[in-house]
Amino acid sequence: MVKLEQEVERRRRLGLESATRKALIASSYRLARPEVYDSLQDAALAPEFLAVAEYSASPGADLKGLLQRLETVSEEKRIYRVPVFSAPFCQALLEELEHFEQSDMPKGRPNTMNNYGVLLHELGLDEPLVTPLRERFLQPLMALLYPDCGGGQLDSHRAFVVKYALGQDLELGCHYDNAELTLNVALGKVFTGGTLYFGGFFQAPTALTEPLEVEHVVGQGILHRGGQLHGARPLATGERWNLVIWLRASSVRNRLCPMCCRKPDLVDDEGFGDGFTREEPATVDVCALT
Ligand SMILES: O=C(O)CCC(=O)C(=O)O
Ligand SMILES: [Fe+2]
Repeated sequence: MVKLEQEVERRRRLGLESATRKALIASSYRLARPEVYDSLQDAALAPEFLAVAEYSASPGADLKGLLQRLETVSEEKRIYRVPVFSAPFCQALLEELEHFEQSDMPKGRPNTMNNYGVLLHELGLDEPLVTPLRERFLQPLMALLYPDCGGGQLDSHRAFVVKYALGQDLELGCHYDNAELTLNVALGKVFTGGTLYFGGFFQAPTALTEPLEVEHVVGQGILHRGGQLHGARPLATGERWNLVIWLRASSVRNRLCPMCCRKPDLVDDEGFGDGFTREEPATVDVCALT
């Protein structure tokens, strides 16, 4: 019980520290590419992504029609690929992130596994970029692809950029995400290695079978269920920056926490917290283990 209280306290502190960094960045960070902070424009997105989102939101759209417009990486693992950002936007975002990384601003770590990278909400990029991307584009798409995992009930996210470079983080161990669904977009730069690998669904008996290797393509995103076991092979050369958006549906996670597989006992937190809510949105079934 003492341990649990300590962990609750640690998390509460993390939330406050993050809010403090965000406030400091908002008041004193000088932007390199201010256009990245403009509210999300269609021109920032790849035409294929716009087409897929438009189709998904149209009346009568169905999974079959959607799959004709997306690349299926693995039908069995339900992993898909789609170009997400236009090349100029990708470049501008990368420049902004690199400029921030080189600044003396305080930086939170993206998650418990990566030591290098940036939390997008601390940079003030949730409101103009990530929230509209989730609400306007990812939600209709995910509703068709993963209706059983809360794809149609996404209501928060945790977005961060992971950076791999020689002398810094090189690889990422096998894990599942604290998310119902994940979008992972390769932003650049030039690199070899770093391939993603995907095993089975966590806790499923087949979880440790031969993994599927998935190459990064700059500008393109990989869509997968958060519970699909995955990791990243070691970087061989260059620098790799990927935008990872952990998409959350409180209607799913309020019933069963994806990390501990128990009904969550909630405490207050800052911002989106860990994506749980106290008020129940419309209900859906939890993601079935496959
Ligand atoms: O290195 C990558 O691109 C994968 C990152 C990832 O899986 C994560 O941060 O959850
Ligand atoms: Fe992950």
